[in-house]
Amino acid sequence: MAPAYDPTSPFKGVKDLVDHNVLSLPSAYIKPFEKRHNPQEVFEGIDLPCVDLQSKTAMEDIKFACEEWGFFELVNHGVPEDVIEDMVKNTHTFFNLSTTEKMKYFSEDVFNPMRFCTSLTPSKESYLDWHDHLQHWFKCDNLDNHLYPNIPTIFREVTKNYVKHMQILGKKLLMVMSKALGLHENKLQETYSNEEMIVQLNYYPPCPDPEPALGLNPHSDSGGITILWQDQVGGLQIQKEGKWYNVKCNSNALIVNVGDQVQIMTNGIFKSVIHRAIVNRNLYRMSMAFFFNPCAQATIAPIQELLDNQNPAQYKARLSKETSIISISKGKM
Ligand SMILES: O=C(O)CCC(=O)C(=O)O
Ligand SMILES: [Fe+2]
Repeated sequence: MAPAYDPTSPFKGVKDLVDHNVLSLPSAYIKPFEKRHNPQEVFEGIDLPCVDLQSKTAMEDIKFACEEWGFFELVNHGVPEDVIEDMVKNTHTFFNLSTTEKMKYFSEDVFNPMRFCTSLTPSKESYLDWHDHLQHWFKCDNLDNHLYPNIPTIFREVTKNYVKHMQILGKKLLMVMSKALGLHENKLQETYSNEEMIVQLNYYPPCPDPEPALGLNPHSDSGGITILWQDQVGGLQIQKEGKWYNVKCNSNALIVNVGDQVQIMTNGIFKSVIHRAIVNRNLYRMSMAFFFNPCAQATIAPIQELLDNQNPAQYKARLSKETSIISISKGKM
């Protein structure tokens, strides 16, 4: 007889719990009161600033959004619909593989080039997040030599194609952001000194008791910029002036947000904002985050041209690899 299913074993992921019809929330996912989200304190559907990348006002719109919100919706972004659709389809196929197949890629090392995991590093966390993810970490141009799951077989080609388009978009956004700051269009990208790209595919299965759980703890993204695709289920919330807001879903848009390192480079002009993901009782939710980050050896410091007597440096210089797992939200800058 197969051993009884142990719902407290966190390593196989949330999808595995759901597949085993776990009907109540295992204690590892019950957040302490102070960490829970309180639906009464969340403001309904906020309209993020929307930037049309093809419009004449794109630069001013991005400047406003990055200064005031740290987040914006991006339409006319140039990433073809079928490239995104293929990525979404194959990501679903991956998360619906058997647990045994997915566990071949299990790793708790966040720097692993490819890893399947649940929460972040489950063996080290007191309270787990209700999500599984597949993460690819690409150093500059290693798309071909990178590891990809064997199933679905086209995952490699689909992911490479997705990353190539997102990389073009990431570079374009850095150019517009540089110009918006009054800098040379290559300034932010030069400061990156070659990019690293992380594709984090997040899968949030339905949760038997969503209120004491969270899909993703409050955090700011530690890197440069993030470009997020999300499905239409909803669950992303951002904090603005101390209040939490649900982010509305727009099927035509990608969501872009400023990470901690661009906040540092811009000496705090562009804001890296705290956000989180909640889960729901009935629906599977998926999001795909593309982190466009400076390379590990890059020195992250406020850009000199942005400093003067009235605007002294707010942050000290540090290596990218030293900051990549410490976020501003944790107050360690
Ligand atoms: O799933 C989401 O909406 C948010 C994802 C996110 O914030 C992240 O992966 O850093
Ligand atoms: Fe995030």
